[in-house]
Amino acid sequence: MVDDTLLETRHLTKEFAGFVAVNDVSLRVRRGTIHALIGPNGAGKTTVFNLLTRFLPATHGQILYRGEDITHARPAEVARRGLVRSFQISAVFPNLTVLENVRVALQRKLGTSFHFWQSERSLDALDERATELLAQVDLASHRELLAVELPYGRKRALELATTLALEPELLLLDEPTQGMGHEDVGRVTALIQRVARDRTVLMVEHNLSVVADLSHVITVLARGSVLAEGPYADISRDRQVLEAYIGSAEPEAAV
Ligand SMILES: Nc1ncnc2c1ncn2[C@@H]1O[C@H](COP(=O)(O)OP(=O)(O)OP(=O)(O)O)[C@@H](O)[C@H]1O
Repeated sequence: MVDDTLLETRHLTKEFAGFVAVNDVSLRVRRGTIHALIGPNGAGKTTVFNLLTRFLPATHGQILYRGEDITHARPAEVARRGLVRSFQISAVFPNLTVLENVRVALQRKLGTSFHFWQSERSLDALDERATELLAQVDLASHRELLAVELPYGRKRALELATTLALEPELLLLDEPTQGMGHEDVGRVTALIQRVARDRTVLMVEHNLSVVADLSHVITVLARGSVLAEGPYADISRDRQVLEAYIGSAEPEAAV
């Protein structure tokens, strides 16, 4: 049987001075899926992301990416292997244009040792790829605007384009619709669906209707531990999940 697990954690645990923020979390993210990590405030979602990107060292447990142990890898090494968190490396420069921002991200991916952009032809290739990426996130018509001039939702789309420039195989999205109005939420949801066609996505998201629309699998964390896992239809009826969210079992009110 083909093993389609792209990312796996085994008994992943993180303690902060004796406080267990992530407790024995074993996850499997399958290739080609959109996998959501949800849970009430303080459940440990951000800490799990920080462990996966190696921003924080794990106290116990293991992280395997494509079957290889990355528990002790450096953050840059993890990103280089294709596990990239949006907004991690990809800062948006406010006074560069939209196009320039994507070009900078592409140049960074190529590295400074490789004198790629010194030739005209290479620069053209870079522009071509930047144009493709902008089209993917619906920013083609905004390419000459300064990043600072973009409305909030569009700025997040630009951040996504600069992340895609790094060619992630597994894209970690940290609350992609946070702080957005209804219209932007719809646009970003569609965008995630599009970029996930040829990638795997693991996302932390508070907006449960976005989670319902996008996710193949949902893992619910509560107080650092996995409480439930499955498709939305199952999760939204799970009594323990409902209780963790609102302390009662009223499905409509919670999920
Ligand atoms: N550096 C740290 N030192 C001590 N405690 C921490 C640290 N980082 C996180 N915690 C604690 O770990 C727990 C989990 O936090 P985390 O931010 O991972 O939760 P979360 O699920 O992402 O929450 P939210 O949805 O509010 O962002 C919280 O109780 C938090 O206070």
